[in-house]
Amino acid sequence: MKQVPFHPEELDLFFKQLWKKSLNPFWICKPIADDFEMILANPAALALDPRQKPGTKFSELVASGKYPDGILDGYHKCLADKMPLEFEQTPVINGKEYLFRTFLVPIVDAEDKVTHIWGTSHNLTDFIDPQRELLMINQYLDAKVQERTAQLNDAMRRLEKLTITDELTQLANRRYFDDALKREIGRAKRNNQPLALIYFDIDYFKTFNDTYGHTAGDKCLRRVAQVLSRHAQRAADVVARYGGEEFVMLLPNLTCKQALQVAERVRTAVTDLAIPNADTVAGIVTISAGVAVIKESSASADTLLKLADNALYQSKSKGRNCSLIAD
Ligand SMILES: Nc1nc2c(ncn2[C@@H]2O[C@H](COP(=O)(O)OP(=O)(O)OP(=O)(O)O)[C@@H](O)[C@H]2O)c(=O)[nH]1
Repeated sequence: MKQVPFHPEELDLFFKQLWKKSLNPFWICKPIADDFEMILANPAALALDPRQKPGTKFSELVASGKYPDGILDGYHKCLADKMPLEFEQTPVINGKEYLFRTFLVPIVDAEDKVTHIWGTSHNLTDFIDPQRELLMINQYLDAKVQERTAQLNDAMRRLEKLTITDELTQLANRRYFDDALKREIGRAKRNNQPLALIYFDIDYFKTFNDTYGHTAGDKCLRRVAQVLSRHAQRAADVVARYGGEEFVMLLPNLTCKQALQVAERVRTAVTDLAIPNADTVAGIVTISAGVAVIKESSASADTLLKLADNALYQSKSKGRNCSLIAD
């Protein structure tokens, strides 16, 4: 279908009305040196920002701090490429941040020179508010999930600790020790290194309980446990409450002689506590120890425990308050 040409007067009428009545801002500017100068802005543009009046330099608009620095880049690109261009900009007008999708069209003269740039914008601000709200809700939910995950991890860590900790002494419990023993035996064999185990047992603890009561007995167990903890300082050392008044210490890569020295240091430190145990030979709380060290590659956890237990039995038989190595 052939297009009916407009009369120039009609065209003038159309454009004048479009210019005047459009709700979209329109403006025409021209390049001046490194800047752009506003030639004309329609009522919608002026209603949005009255500073866009004719004669205003774009650098002045940017200098007001209300327009993003990059806004001029779009105009320079349009000028250089002589091609229509669209980009988004977020000016702050009267304290409110807007989002505009801006379209620029270069007006080129007969000598292929850009004389003017025609611009228009679509105001997309109404779309970003719900988006922002959604983003804030998302951020809030993310933070909540992170907080709950941290709480859950914390609870799991506490639960995990509870399952491997002796409640009275806060040392590792037998369950943890049994696992550690298996693990360390495997490591000692693989690395061809010694692994020492010391079995400790408080002497005449029944007498202590009978004399001072169960609560004092608990307190005594806690104090002895602290002494043991202090003497198992390397990261791989494990000290555990093995049962009632029995404790074990696992010392990777320690020779028999070195382990005996540790046992003796613990024994002496317990006597240094000088906790009275009146109805006994020593008159104070003492401890006996049995030391065993893994030697052959065939040695198992049971063998090591049995050896240390035998050595402890010998310490008890020899009168207690001493440390002996398993034969
Ligand atoms: N207070 C208290 N006593 C405990 C606990 N667990 C075990 N005992 C007591 O530890 C005592 C162990 O007594 P025995 O096995 O006869 O050993 P002992 O009196 O230390 O004698 P020897 O080991 O031969 O020197 C018992 O009286 C138990 O009741 C505890 O958690 N708290």
